[in-house]
Amino acid sequence: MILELDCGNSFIKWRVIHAADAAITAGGIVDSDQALVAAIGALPALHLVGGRMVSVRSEEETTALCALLQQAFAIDVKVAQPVQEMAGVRNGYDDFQRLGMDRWLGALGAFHLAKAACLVIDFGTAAKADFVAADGEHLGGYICPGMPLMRSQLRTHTRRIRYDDASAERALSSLAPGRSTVEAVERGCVLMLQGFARTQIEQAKALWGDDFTIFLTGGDAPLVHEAVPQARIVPDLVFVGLAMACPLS
Ligand SMILES: Nc1ncnc2c1ncn2[C@@H]1O[C@H](COP(=O)(O)OP(=O)(O)OP(=O)(O)O)[C@@H](O)[C@H]1O
Ligand SMILES: CC(C)(CO)[C@@H](O)C(=O)NCCC(=O)O
Ligand SMILES: [K+]
Repeated sequence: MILELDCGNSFIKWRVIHAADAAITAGGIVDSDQALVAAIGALPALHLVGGRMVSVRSEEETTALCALLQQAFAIDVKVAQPVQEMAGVRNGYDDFQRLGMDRWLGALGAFHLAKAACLVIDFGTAAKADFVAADGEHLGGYICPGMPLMRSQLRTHTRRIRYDDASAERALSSLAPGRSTVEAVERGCVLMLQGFARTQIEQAKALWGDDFTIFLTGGDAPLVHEAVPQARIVPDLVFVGLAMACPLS
C-alpha cells in the first residue's frame, strides 16, 4: 500500500492505494499533521511500503511532515519537485520553480487525461486557472482568492458581517439575490467563482475555439459546476499528476 498526500494551504487530502493496481482503499481530508497521523493510524490492516506527496507549504513544514510519517509508519515519502518539462508538458513560468506544485501536477494530470488543449480550474483556498495548449505548452494561469478567503476577508474587514457555518450552507440552496447577510455574502462569493470560471473559458475559446477540455477540481468545484456544465469535475486531478511525477516502483 502507498500513501498519497496533497498538502494544500488549509487541508491535507490523503489516500491509501494498492501498489499493484492503484485501487483506492481509504482516504480523507484533515486539517493538521496530527489529525493525519491519527486517521491513517486508525486504518485496519495497514501495510504501507511508501508514500508520495505534493505540498504547497513551506520547505520546513513539508520536511517536518515527512519526518513525522517516517516516525509513525516507517515510510519514505517522496515529495514532487518542480521541473521544466514532464510527460509532454512544458512549464510556462519564467522561473519554473515558482509555479505552485499543485497547479503543475493538475496541469500534468489534465493533459494526460485530455491528450489535447486543456483548461484546469482549481477551487481551493485559492482559486486558480491553468492553460495547457494542444502541443503541451503550459501558457501560465491566474490566481485569485477562493471561497474561504473571500468569506474571511469580508468577515474580518466589516463589522456587521457575521454568521455561522450552518446558515452559510443553507444560504446556498439558491443563488437568487440574498435577503439576509449570509445569503448576500455566500451567494455573492459563489457568483464571483462562477464568473472567474466563465472568464477563463472565454479566454480558452479565444485561444483554441471549441477544441479544449475543461477540468474542475478542488473542494469548492461543485459550487461552480452548474455554471459550466461542459466541464469535467475530477476531484483527484492533482493525484493523477502526482502519480506521474513520483512513480514509486
Ligand atoms: N470534506 C471537506 N473538508 C474540507 N473542505 C471541504 C470539504 N468538502 C468541500 N470542502 C471545501 O473545499 C474548500 C477547500 O478546498 P481544498 O481542500 O481544495 O483547498 P486547499 O487544497 O487547502 O487549498 P489550495 O489548493 O488553494 O492550497 C473549502 O472552502 C471547503 O468549503
Ligand atoms: C496558488 C497556491 C497557493 C494554490 O494552492 C499554490 O499553487 C502556490 O503556492 N503557488 C505558488 C505561486 C504560483 O503558483 O505562482
Ligand atoms: K490543493
